[in-house]
Amino acid sequence: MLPVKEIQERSDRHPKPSDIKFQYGTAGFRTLGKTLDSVLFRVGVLAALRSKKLDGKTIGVMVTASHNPEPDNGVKLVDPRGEMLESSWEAHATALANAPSSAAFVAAVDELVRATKIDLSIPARVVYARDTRPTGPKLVAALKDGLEAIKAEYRDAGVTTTPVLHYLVRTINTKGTKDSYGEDTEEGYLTKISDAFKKLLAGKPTPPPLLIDCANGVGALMAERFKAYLGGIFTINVVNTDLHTPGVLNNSCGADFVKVNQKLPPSITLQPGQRACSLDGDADRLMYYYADEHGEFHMLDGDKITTLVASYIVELVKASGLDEQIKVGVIQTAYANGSSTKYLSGRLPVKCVPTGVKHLHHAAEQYDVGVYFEANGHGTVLFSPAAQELISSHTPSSALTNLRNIIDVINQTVGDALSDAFLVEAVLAHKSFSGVEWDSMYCDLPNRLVKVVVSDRNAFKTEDAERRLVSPPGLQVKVDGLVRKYGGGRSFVRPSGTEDVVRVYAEAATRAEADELAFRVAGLVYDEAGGDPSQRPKEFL
Ligand SMILES: CC(=O)N[C@H]1[C@@H](OP(=O)(O)O)O[C@H](CO)[C@@H](O)[C@@H]1O
Ligand SMILES: [Mg+2]
Repeated sequence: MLPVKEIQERSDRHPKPSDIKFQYGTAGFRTLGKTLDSVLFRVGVLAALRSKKLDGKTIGVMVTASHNPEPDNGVKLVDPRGEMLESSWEAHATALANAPSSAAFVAAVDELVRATKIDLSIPARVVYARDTRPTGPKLVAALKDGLEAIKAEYRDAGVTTTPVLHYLVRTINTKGTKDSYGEDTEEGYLTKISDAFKKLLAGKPTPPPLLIDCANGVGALMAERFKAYLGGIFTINVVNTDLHTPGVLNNSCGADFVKVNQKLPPSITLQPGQRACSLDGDADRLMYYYADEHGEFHMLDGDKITTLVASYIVELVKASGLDEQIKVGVIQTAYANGSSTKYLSGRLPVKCVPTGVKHLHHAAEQYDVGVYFEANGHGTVLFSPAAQELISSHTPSSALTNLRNIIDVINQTVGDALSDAFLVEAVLAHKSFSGVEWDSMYCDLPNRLVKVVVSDRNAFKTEDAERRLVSPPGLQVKVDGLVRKYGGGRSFVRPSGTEDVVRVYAEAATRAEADELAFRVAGLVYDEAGGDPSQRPKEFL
């Protein structure tokens, strides 16, 4: 039985703002933190229902708005294996969040129970965490109220990173089984990753200390905790670790700042030859960079990480004699730099899927080893159970031992900036690469990403993994016409899944051409979408 009265009474304490329509999108619910109280209460109830639906498996709830500005917040659900919420439930989440009153909410819950045939007698289990945003504590209180209203069992994982929460969900659900993914504690996480990393570095020259820009977010806590586990074998120096001054989170620092601006955060100075990396506000994205001998900045983004890591794993699989049985594949989106796709396609199967981690993750599961990173630095590597079995059952050789440790240094549940940084450092140490050698695997095509504000982004529909527009009719032909004018040029237009804008991406042989192509396509999109000529951004051509 649904505790209807309890849910409705408690829901009354978390009224839905009448003027907001919430949507569970690519990154869960995400908007101004102070408007999300009702959403969090309802997500508590929803997470419990999802758990009941899945026989009482533990569901994760993460309260974060990642790289967004500090006043934003958000919430997303994590399914039992540590993966994103199954997409068919995104619509249920949206429906529950938008019920106009508590009575309507209870009716919507009832409807969901009926439609998805949930057995209410099954106990519900939920684990939740939040990042460091100031709106976090209140939102977590609302979430708890929802969980208590429906009498779910819950565990508070406190203030931690998104990837730790995903790790916890997977370890809780596999505890004591043959698929056990590790100890279901933060300490278990730190130990598993750091032990594997230390084994990978054993016998190698000690890498130079790594500077980590923590975006003034929760990654700072985790990076600090890792220090104690690295046993003097590797030094990390953390910057942008201010968790108290209002407004500093993700402000002029962090992975998104570096990727979007293609420059160093102003708070960082690099010595010639030094490399460093930036995390985002919930530590699931990673951008690397280094200064060359002249002190000039070079970015090593998600595509560079894919290339480095995938190439190394292929080498290890070959050296282990398992290349007939274990196929390594790479998953990218349309935002992957064309040079990376060209480099990788000559060596490995490469698949392009729509933007959003869930698409990449699912496609990666189709390979024995699937390597995926979005260009913005969100990604991981997945090893199929069969590949893992093969790797662990063969007589150990040096390559196989390395592969086993690579598996353990990676957080396979989701992109994990710190685990990814250790993976990168391990590969660099094994290949005796500095930033320069890594960077020289291929040369990035200059590129530009532009946002276009339109009255209705839903008028933009795409096909072919978002690389071509089917609507508005005729627009793709015009984009093609512009692209043809630029040798080696490429451009595509798609509606954002997280912001009310249309995104235009362009790349070309030179910086000036990439900018010009992007601003011409942006101008075209603006005009075709009926943008007000008096408001037309002046950089649009
Ligand atoms: C160009 C770009 O970086 N897009 C990002 C952004 O999606 P949009 O749908 O483009 O708004 O946010 C997503 C969620 O964090 C992330 O997966 C994706 O890569
Ligand atoms: Mg993030």
